[in-house]
Amino acid sequence: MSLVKLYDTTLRDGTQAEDISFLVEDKIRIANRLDEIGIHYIEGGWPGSNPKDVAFFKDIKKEKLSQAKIAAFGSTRRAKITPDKDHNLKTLVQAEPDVCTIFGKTWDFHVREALRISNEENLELIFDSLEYLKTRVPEVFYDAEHFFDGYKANPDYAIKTLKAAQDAKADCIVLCDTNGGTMPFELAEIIREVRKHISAPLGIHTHNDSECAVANSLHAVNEGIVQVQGTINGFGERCGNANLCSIMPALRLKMKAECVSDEQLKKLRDLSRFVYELANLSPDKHQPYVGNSAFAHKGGVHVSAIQRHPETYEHMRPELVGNMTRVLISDLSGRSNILAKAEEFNINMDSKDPVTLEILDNIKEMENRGYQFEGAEASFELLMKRALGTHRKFFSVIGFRVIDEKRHEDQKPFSEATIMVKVGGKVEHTAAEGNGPVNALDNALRKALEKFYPKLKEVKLLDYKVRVLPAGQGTASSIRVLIESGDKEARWGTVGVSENIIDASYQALIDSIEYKLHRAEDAEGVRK
Ligand SMILES: CC(=O)SCCNC(=O)CCNC(=O)[C@H](O)C(C)(C)COP(=O)(O)OP(=O)(O)OC[C@H]1O[C@@H](n2cnc3c(N)ncnc32)[C@H](O)[C@@H]1OP(=O)(O)O
Ligand SMILES: CC(=O)C(=O)O
Repeated sequence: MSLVKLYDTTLRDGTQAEDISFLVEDKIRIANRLDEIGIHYIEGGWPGSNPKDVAFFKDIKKEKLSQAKIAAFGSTRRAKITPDKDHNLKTLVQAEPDVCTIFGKTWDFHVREALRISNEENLELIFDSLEYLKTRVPEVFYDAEHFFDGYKANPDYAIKTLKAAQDAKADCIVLCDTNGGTMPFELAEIIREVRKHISAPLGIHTHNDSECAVANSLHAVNEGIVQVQGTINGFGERCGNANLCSIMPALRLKMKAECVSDEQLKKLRDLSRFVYELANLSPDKHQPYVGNSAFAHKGGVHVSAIQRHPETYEHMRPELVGNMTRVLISDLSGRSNILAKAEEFNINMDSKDPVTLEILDNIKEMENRGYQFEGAEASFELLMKRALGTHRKFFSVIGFRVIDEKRHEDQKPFSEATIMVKVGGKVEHTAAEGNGPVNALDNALRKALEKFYPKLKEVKLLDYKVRVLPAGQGTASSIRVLIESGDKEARWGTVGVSENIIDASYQALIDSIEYKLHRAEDAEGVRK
């Protein structure tokens, strides 16, 4: 299959998503990463919309992009004025982009209701806006807004709007499924009809309101479209745009289209996470191709088979997009899950070893009580070490007390914890305040232990999640606490379950500290 050009609109349509906003500096950093991964066109924003987008087009000129072209977005001119008087068109030219992309109306209903002009006037708007830009910018693309809905309502008029763009010599005419309601089988048929009238290169821009944006984009490529527009992680207005993180591997690996290189594709997961990070959003773990769960195997039958051959339960090698196979531990596990995990932790185990079955039984029994090891791999590693007798006891807790009091109606509650630990032969008794009882306990525990193990100063509590189980027992329910901790080198998860939230938190905190101490000692051992 021949070259398909990728057009990214994360910095424009992506920012039309609820909760997403980028600083100019963020946009510049993302643009650099899009260039690195081989995106051909980067739509930086709408300069006629706001000063931030004007600043982007100024600042991006200072960057040394390796190949990507920068596109500025806008609309056809306003009715009743000429293009040279139109503020939007003038700012597009002043931004000095490599490409201008303007959207215009295809659907006669929109011409009537949104623009409130005649069908004929709209054709003039399209033609003379593009003609004006053609002589002032290196490349000009035309986004035919609501193309598929417009075609279904009035095919003759929809084709006339495309002809106006073609007559003005638009370099690419992009068919947009703006409301995201088009089905893949309709889309392919409509593109075939368009081809009978339009010879200009065609592009596709789809939205995900019917969960068909990626499928529609791939169908469009199958119909000979040469430019695919989308966003990283599918960010975009309403339900989002076509997700380039799914489109890129599908084009390259499944449709064998020329778009980015194999080396560039390996950066896809990193790019996805980078964009989530700058958007200040948690990555979607179930996202195809790049999500944490995309190649995570939970069922024992699956794990057993992928160890014999990964393709039994993986549609492609995860490394091709920079992802990896993961094995999850849960009450759906079999011996294969335990053995795969042991291998990951460099622990020698045999499937016939009674310890394997003991660990399996233990996990199933603990999960029955509410433990969950999928997000608590550090607790699971410690559990294995305990069963194998390789667990090392760095300290013991003799006892702790947590006080949480509110001394006056108007005052904030006050939390304090005291703890007594024993390290070797020495007993340490400390107290600490905290922002809530769990934080106070965490502070007291670290304060007591850091004296003996200074490396614990590196540990940060990154996330703390509480889940009430099972539902229906109100404040007497069991509580599961999941903690995520980290240091300069790694992040790890631990779990605790109890009817008492402090006790559940305490268990997860102890596991986190023990895990860090095991890692630190193992690293020392390697260095010796
Ligand atoms: C399908 C898409 O995603 S298109 C992109 C949508 N993105 C955005 O809207 C984000 C950026 N937008 C903005 O910053 C502002 O909307 C602006 C600066 C562009 C315009 O602001 P305003 O002048 O206040 O207009 P407003 O936001 O109310 O938009 C409606 C106007 O746009 C006009 N308009 C809409 N589509 C088009 C078009 N294709 N060509 C010409 N004018 C258009 C309407 O006729 C209306 O003009 P009127 O008020 O003179 O009748
Ligand atoms: C142009 C555009 O963003 C759309 O039609 O959805």
